[in-house]
Amino acid sequence: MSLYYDAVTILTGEEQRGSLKSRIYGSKSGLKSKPAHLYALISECAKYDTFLREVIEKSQILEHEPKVTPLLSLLLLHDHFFAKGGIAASASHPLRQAVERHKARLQAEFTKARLRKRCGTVEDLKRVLAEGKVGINFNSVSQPRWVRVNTLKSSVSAQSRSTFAGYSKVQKIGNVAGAGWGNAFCTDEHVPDLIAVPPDASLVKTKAYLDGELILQDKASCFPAHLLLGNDNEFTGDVIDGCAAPGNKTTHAAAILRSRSPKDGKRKHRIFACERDGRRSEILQTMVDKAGATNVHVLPKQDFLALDPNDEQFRNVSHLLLDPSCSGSGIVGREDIPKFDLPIKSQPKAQPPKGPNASKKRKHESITTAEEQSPPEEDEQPNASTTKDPERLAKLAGLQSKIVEHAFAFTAATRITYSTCSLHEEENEAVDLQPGGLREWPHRGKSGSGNVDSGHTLSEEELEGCIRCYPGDEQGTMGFFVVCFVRDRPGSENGQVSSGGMALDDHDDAGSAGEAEDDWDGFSD
Ligand SMILES: C[S@@+](CC[C@H](N)C(=O)[O-])C[C@H]1O[C@@H](n2cnc3c(N)ncnc32)[C@H](O)[C@@H]1O
Repeated sequence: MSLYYDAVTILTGEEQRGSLKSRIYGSKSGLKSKPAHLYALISECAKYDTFLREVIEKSQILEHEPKVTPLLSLLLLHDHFFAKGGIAASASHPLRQAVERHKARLQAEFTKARLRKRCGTVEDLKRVLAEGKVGINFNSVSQPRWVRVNTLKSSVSAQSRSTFAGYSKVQKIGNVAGAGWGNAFCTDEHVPDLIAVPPDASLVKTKAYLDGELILQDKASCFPAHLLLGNDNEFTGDVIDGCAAPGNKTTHAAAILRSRSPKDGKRKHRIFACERDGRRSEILQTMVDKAGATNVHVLPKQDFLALDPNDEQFRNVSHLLLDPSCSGSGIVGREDIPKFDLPIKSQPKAQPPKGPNASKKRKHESITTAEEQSPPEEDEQPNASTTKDPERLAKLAGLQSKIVEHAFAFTAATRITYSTCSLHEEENEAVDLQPGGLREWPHRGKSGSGNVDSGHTLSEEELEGCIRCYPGDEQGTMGFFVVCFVRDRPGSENGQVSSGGMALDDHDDAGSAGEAEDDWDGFSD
């Protein structure tokens, strides 16, 4: 039975860094279970959580069994229904008995739920449920920790001599992220001033991190600012970051622009950073200040959609960076820890545990309660479950489309990047650009798809204009999507507009990346 308690410890305990494997194999929590069993239980359960949640809620087992917490119920019922040997506990164990007491009702709800999925057999069901999952690759290679050196305050060479003085420099990302890491670091081949360090490298207490000289930002997350500004030698105007908090891309853009700012005293480029959420606006301002990004003008509590494109202060805006809220389905690379879709107890009947093991039981229950009390924010946080939720995606895609469409209203704009840390096509290639935008900015998308509603299918050239990143491959990034729209300047080949596809080759870089929006306490992605 310790297997299930150990799984709860891994998923909710204090050791919250690193991959699932490193958490299990490197745990100092005195786990009693075999690591391989634990890993198998957690990773398998992650495939079926949403389905099991339905069964658990309909059977109301949580209402009748106060000792069974929501997370425990998922783990137990996973084994009850899907594991060869059933629940790994003696027949007399209270938790096993708690499940057995509701066996008939659970089985009935399980069968009904299976049939609702139109699956004739359990094997069919397993296949269908596994196919419905995206984003977690439990066999993925370890990902490095990406660190952007904030060139507003420091440089790679200065950091090599100070923070990374004890590190040995290696040439390949794989040598940083692989097993037996040690203190190795590698400078990135695509994004300037970006460094990869081992995933367990502890930087958050270093002076450089605390002083804003180092920013923890996934490689893919550096692509938008780099694509937008890194190679545009004709850049003359101002920038709007439409969805800016916590500000990693804003400060990256600021750093790139600083290196360009006219040294002859002419007007400096400005970055207007919008953030509609009040709390995040404060964080954004703090991060901007900490990074020394003096050319950033934070517009707190400002909905980008409410910005007037004809406002005099935006007349020089030539570049827009759009990184709106998304499902976060790509944010699984650094920590491949599943976030379970937990069942909800409709009428909590919590009873104080009694007996000699009371404190132990209380501990397990309180861990899960705390977990439930901080649910992910609906449209802001990485996907709570790895399941694709069509309704949620449709809602997000609607907002994302509006944001892209609004950016086109800034008529002086010559470049716009749109990015998400999502792997879902609905939020990426298929985001519906309204007809005007579509005509003006035709190059958008990848993966042979397009927008179902508008019937627009992406051309080969358009596909080239998109960059995708997938977690778990040798690039060492999280899942991400970015596209850069480029308006031809007057006199160019097509007379008015065409799209400059931001293919990797064009810019000697790759991918895009996303942000974990729950990291609000420092420069982290
Ligand atoms: C994915 S995060 C942005 C991450 C950020 N670009 C970075 O690199 O640190 C999306 C942010 O956009 C904000 N947001 C969403 N819709 C917005 C809108 N219409 N106007 C302004 N901010 C918005 C959210 O509150 C959230 O803070």
